[in-house]
Amino acid sequence: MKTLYYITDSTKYDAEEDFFADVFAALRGGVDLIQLREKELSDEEVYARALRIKKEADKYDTPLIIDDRVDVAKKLGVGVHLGDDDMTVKEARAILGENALIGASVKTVERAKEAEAEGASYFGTGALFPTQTKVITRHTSMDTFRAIKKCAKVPVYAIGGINEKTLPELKGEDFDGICVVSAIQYAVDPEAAVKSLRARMKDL
Ligand SMILES: Cc1ncc(COP(=O)(O)OP(=O)(O)O)c(N)n1
Ligand SMILES: Cc1nc(C(=O)O)sc1CCOP(=O)(O)O
Ligand SMILES: [Mg+2]
Repeated sequence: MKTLYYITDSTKYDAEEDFFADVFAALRGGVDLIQLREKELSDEEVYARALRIKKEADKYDTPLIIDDRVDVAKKLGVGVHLGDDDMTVKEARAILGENALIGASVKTVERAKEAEAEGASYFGTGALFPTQTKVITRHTSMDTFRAIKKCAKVPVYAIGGINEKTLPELKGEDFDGICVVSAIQYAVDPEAAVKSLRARMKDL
C-alpha cells in the first residue's frame, strides 16, 4: 500500500482554529504522515502549532514531520524535511539521532545518491505536475522521477500538483507514495478528501 503524506498549508486561513479543524479532519481521514510546513511563522509559533498537531496525530500513530526547522523537530522529538537551502541531512541526522525520520527534497539522481549517503529516510520528488502551493519550484520530469526511484533504497514520494485528476497519470509507475497539500487542505471536506484519495490510490 502506498503512503499518503499530507503537508499542511495555513496561508489561506483567517482563523487559526479553522486551520486546526481541517488538519484534525485530515488526520481522522487516515493520512500516513503529516508535515507542518510554515514559511512565515517564528520557531516559537511553529513549535506551538506543532505541539497541538502532535497531540492529535499521536492518537492515530501518525508521525509528524516539521519542514525546514531542525531545532523545532529536536524539541518535539519528531522528524524533519529538508530542502537544498536547509541544514544538510548529515548535520540533521547528527542532531536528531539514527531513528529520526529525515526527508530530503530530491530532484536529480546525483542528489538522491548524496542524500541517501547522508542518511535520508525518504525523498520528496517533484514537482511532477503544476502546483499553486509552492510557486517557486522546478518541474521534475517523469523520466527523472523514474531514474531517482530506480537508484533509491529509501522510499520515494511524489509531490507537486497531485490530486484526483492528476493521480491517474501515476498509474503503473513504481513509487512509494504521494505528498498532497491543496487537494486535502483546501477540500470542502478534508476528511472525505483523504478517504477518496486513499481509495483512488488502490487503483495505481
Ligand atoms: C515531502 C516533501 N517533499 C518536498 C518538499 C519541498 O521541500 P523544500 O524543497 O525544502 O521546499 P519547502 O517545502 O521548504 O518550500 C517538502 N516540503 N516535503
Ligand atoms: C511543498 C512542495 N514542494 C514541492 C517541490 O516541488 O518540491 S511542490 C510543493 C507543493 C505541493 O502542493 P500541492 O499538493 O498543493 O500541489
Ligand atoms: Mg524546506
